Amino acid sequence: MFSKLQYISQGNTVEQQLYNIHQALDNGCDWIQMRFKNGNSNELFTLAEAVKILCNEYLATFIINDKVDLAIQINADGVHLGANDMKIGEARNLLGNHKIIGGTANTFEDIIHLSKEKCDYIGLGPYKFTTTKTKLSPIIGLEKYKRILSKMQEQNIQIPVYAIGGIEANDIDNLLKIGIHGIAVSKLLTNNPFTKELIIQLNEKLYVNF
Ligand SMILES: Cc1ncc(COP(=O)(O)OP(=O)(O)O)c(N)n1
Ligand SMILES: Cc1ncsc1CCOP(=O)(O)O
Ligand SMILES: [Mg+2]
Repeated sequence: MFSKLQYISQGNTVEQQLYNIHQALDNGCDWIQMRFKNGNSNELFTLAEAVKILCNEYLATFIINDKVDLAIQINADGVHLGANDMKIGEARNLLGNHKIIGGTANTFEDIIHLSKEKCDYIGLGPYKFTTTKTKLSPIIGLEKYKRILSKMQEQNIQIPVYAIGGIEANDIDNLLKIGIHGIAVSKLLTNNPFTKELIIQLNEKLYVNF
């Protein structure tokens, strides 16, 4: 079973990225998505090498946003791919069946497409407004999440869905009630003075029935 809490890294430099990722790992997060949008290829490689070592030390899952070639080079655990990234089928041919490939959905039609592409999990968002991602798709909100998850159940689509986009601790109970598997967060776990306590609180909420 995939971890229910995924930290999506942020930071404008390799040093900021590495600090934020290390903080998340050291305070109990066990799934890192390295997302470094303004890094050049050298910076991305340098960061990915260091994060791979850290994730090995912390026994954490390590996926890379967008960059399939880098994930192969570093032997990361997988990638996350959106509509403007490499097609999931092509990434699967390159990565093989034992690597994680996550896909992005904003509508139920996206979910149908991703289920045909056989991705391993779905990031459904944005749940709420967020400034972390600049080109945001339409905000989905709880009621539309409910409709989408209900349609997935009707059509027996069983891919784990992660809520993403402005997620906070007090969103978790409602999201779990409608069938969300977990959450993917960025701002919530970045530069937070109480990261350890917060991750404990998030995991207590996320794993409430385990
Ligand atoms: C878990 C998760 N869900 C969605 C996204 C968004 O991916 P994408 O649409 O490719 O946008 P960018 O993150 O590349 O700007 C994600 N990264 N992770
Ligand atoms: C990558 C991504 N895709 C949709 S929202 C988002 C950013 C989520 O970050 P935050 O948890 O800070 O809103
Ligand atoms: Mg992307």
